[in-house]
Amino acid sequence: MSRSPSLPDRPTLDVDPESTPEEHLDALHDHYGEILEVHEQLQDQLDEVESRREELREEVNRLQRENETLKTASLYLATVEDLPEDGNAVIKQHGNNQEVLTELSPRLAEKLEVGDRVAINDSFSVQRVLSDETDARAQAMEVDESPTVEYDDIGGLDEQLREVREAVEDPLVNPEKFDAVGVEPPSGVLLHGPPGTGKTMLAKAVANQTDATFIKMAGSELVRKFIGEGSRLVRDLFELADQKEPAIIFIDEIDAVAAKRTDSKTSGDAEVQRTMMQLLSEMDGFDERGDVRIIAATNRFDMLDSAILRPGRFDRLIEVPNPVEEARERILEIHAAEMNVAESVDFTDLARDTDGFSGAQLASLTTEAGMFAIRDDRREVRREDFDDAYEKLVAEGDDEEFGASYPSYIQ
Ligand SMILES: Nc1ncnc2c1ncn2[C@@H]1O[C@H](COP(=O)(O)OP(=O)(O)OP(=O)(O)O)[C@@H](O)[C@H]1O
Repeated sequence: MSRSPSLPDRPTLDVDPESTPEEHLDALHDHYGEILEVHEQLQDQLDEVESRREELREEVNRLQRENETLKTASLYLATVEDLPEDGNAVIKQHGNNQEVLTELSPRLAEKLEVGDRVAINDSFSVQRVLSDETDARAQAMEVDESPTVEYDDIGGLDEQLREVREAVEDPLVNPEKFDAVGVEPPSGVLLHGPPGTGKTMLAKAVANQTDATFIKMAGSELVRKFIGEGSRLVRDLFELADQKEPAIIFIDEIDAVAAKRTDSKTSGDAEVQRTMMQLLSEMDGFDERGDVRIIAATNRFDMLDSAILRPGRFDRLIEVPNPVEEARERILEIHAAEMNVAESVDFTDLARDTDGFSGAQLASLTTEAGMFAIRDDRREVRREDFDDAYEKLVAEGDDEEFGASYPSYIQ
């Protein structure tokens, strides 16, 4: 830092009262010269101060920009593992599990506790403490204390329902049956089949029937939204189920975390691997769990790592296919049950004409038909509404929502 320059001495005018007018003029002349000199010195100092001010202004701008960048820069997530001594913390970075001893600012040192989730920068310095982990939990998991889906709401999956009840409901409701015979109930049930065929419904209905809490976690979200937190969230998922027992854990799109291993060593893959290892280890410790059952679902059975299918893990595989004609009729009836459908609408006919539709697509067809009747200011839904709905859905068939396009029955 440069100090402010000292001011030059102020020139004084010394005139001898006895001096002649010429001498007086000379003195005034000299004085004027001295004043000019001081003026120049002051001007130089002023220039110097101006340029210093300019430098400082630039410095302030630079710091402001840096501050902005710091505020908006991406930070990594970590957990406080230990607080060994005043002002220091051992933190473990999520994703690569690297442990680092880092110095804390006095403000953070006061409030940080072991187990806190924190955001750290490139130099591992803790930038802020994140709100309670339950936030991530709440976002990553859907908890439904009392789901309302009933077995009767599910159309055409009688055999699948029987198997799910045997593998999930019986061990929860009649554990003594298994004890008496001396067999372990199946550990995990894996439902596999195309999208929208009722896999989630099956899991919710069995939770409803057994008065269990339904806890859903989507594998795709674990890898997309909660990067670096996957394995921790899987641990949390099982912990939460323990607290809420009886509980049914439903892992949707399990293929996202349990796909066949690839040779690639990218960190994303490593992270997914860790999440899967955590899931496997939770399942292996499953025997000691009380009333917690686990159901997973996938549309990509072919992609699953065989490790996940070993005995003691997902060892009950249940295929949930697209509904056959009879099932389609039942599903249409279920979804139209509350609707005012004209007598002329023949669901057997409609079921025949909707070959290849999933349960979810049939549900949309019914709702859309109802919308067409409303638009036409009618109180009853007619066959033509179903046809219009069909055409609309086929037109939207390329939409992501439905994935595959609708099969065509209107020529
Ligand atoms: N068998 C069915 N009986 C009645 N309704 C069904 C059936 N299958 C699907 N549906 C309807 O489709 C909706 C979506 O079904 P669900 O979420 O259970 O499918 P999913 O197989 O889990 O799909 P995804 O694989 O896309 O998660 C349900 O809420 C229901 O309205």
